Amino acid sequence: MAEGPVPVLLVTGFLGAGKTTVVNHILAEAGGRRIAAVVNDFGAINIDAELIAGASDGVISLANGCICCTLEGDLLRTLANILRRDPRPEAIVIETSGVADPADIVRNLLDPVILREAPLETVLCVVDATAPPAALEDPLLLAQLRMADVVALSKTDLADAAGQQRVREAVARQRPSAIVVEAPQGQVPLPVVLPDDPTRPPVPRDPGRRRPHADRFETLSWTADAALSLPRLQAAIGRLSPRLARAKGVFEAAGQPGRPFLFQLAAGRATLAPMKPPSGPGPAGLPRARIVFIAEIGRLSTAEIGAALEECIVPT
Ligand SMILES: Nc1nc2c(ncn2[C@@H]2O[C@H](COP(=O)(O)OP(=O)(O)OP(=O)(O)O)[C@@H](O)[C@H]2O)c(=O)[nH]1
Repeated sequence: MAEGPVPVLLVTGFLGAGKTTVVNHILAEAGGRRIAAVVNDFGAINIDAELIAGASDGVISLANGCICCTLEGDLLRTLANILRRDPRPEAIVIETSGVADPADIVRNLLDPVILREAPLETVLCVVDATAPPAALEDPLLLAQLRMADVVALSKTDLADAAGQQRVREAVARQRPSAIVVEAPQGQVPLPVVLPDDPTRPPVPRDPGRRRPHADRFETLSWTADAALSLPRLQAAIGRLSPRLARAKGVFEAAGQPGRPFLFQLAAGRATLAPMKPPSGPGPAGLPRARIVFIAEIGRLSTAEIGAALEECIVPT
């Protein structure tokens, strides 16, 4: 069978911007195209891989590190393995962690062998349309925007017109060449991010000089093989949230066995919802509660998180 190049879509964006939601939309709308997804969660537990459903060609999870620095070798090995699959996928989507500087990943993807076999087609940056002015100046977001070919404005359903305009102006200042699309609930137009012609020569790119990856965030994971009290968990998260950059987790609520809840904290907004049942077999052997917290280094300790969450356990 013909072994043509497999275009790569790199999805970047700040912590909680809506990257997983966009990737889920792309996979759901793939219309029979074989799309392999590589998902990188900074935390030790890869919640994103659990949330990505409907991938026609499997989801590969790279957790406990960031593919722009500690896991860069793992990314290249993963891509090589994907390219050896028979049949080959028709596209590869890589979701970076929210702490990643995509310049480093782009630099790795420009390796001549990878570029020939899996050319980087599009860098998509997901930007929260409700981001306040200070968040639009964040150096990490600016680094992510600097690499973007396409910017997807997420959460436009929550943003007022003035706020959305402010975000558009910030994007235009940092990356005037980027195509900007609205993507409420992840609905990015597929032809913009995954064009139909994989034989197109890749866009020439300059990731710039290598910048040291400043360690700014740390991740703390908490698990328990027990059900949690919903009101106590909400109270605990309320107390921790001013010091959190992001949190997400899956847990079983007391009195509601076999019906996992998904908890999300992004941009200071917390949501709690019953999880969609997995389309295939669910994750086996995982603790019933698994929550990942991301905070700026030194703002929260494992002991503080442990103490807050142990209180939420409902003894059986
Ligand atoms: N209302 C609304 N919520 C959204 C939208 N896009 C994402 N969300 C919510 O925002 C939260 C974060 O979304 P994710 O897709 O997990 O964000 P992410 O960028 O993958 O997060 P990290 O990988 O942890 O950095 C979740 O609660 C989503 O349901 C949107 O367009 N509208």
